[in-house]
Amino acid sequence: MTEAAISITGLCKTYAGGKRALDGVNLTVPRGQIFGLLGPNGAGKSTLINILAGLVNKTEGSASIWGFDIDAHPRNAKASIGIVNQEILFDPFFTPIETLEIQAGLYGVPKAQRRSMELLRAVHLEDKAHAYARTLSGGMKRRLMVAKAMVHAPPVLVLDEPTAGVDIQLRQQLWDYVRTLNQRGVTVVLTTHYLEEAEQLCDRIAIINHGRVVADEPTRDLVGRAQEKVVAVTVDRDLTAAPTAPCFEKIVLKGERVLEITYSKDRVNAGEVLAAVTAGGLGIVDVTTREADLEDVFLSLTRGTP
Ligand SMILES: Nc1ncnc2c1ncn2[C@@H]1O[C@H](COP(=O)(O)OP(=O)(O)OP(=O)(O)O)[C@@H](O)[C@H]1O
Repeated sequence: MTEAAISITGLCKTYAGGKRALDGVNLTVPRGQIFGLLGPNGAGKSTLINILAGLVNKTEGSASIWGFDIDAHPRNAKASIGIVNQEILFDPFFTPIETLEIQAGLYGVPKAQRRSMELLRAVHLEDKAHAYARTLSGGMKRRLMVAKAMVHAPPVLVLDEPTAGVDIQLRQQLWDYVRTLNQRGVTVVLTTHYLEEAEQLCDRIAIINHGRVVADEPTRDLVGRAQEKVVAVTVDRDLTAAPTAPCFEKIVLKGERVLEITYSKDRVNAGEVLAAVTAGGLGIVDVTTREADLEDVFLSLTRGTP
């Protein structure tokens, strides 16, 4: 079996003060993919990333990056990952080229192997190489952060909300670069609030909520769930169990008389679903239907209390 880019087992984090930010996370990021980590505010995404970055200590569990356990081989693990944090962090008095050279020095990249100018070119900052970082626009700073995370040529790049506050055009440029890196073999993990963005970019998406992974599947499967439609059927008598039929993807008895049936609209239509209900001898009193979309899938997975 090919080793994973990132492998996380039973990861827990309880902050001083008692907040349990991660509650038994198991996650495998396959090599070579663009992997989306989605979740509402406060779900635990940054905590997870900061543990991988060595910035936050985990409470329980284990994690390895490119096969290196973060406890047993912290240096190798750290060398295998580049992280772009939510906050923009660099000295405003250095120029972009200096920023990259300093970062390369911190990672012990020999001068002959440094590719600072190439990295600046890749993020469209070549002409700003010698400008003070404080004179860069927000989008330029964000791109400089990406270049900075890549100075040691890590096989894994993690982007934590990289496009927050970045306009659409720059966002597109950033994603083009991310795709290029991915095509060159870099495994990319990104967190984003933009579902559409994740849908377009990611091979696989995991959704995290209240510190737990609530979905982890190929993007097309997750989007496939958006092909599902939900019909709520009120029947004419009390039920103790939900009936079954091959055309139901899922059926839930809500109260004593309401059946919430999920079906795939490319396989069957509402008429067939209702016919399956009446075929069991039930009379139908009321019907409501609605479409599901990716937003729905996301909300249904992240709704509710921990
Ligand atoms: N240093 C800390 N001390 C105490 N609690 C913290 C700390 N950092 C984060 N938390 C809490 O842990 C939970 C998870 O936070 P985290 O920042 O990991 O979520 P997130 O999914 O990244 O959210 P966002 O999308 O808003 O960045 C939140 O309830 C947060 O308030």
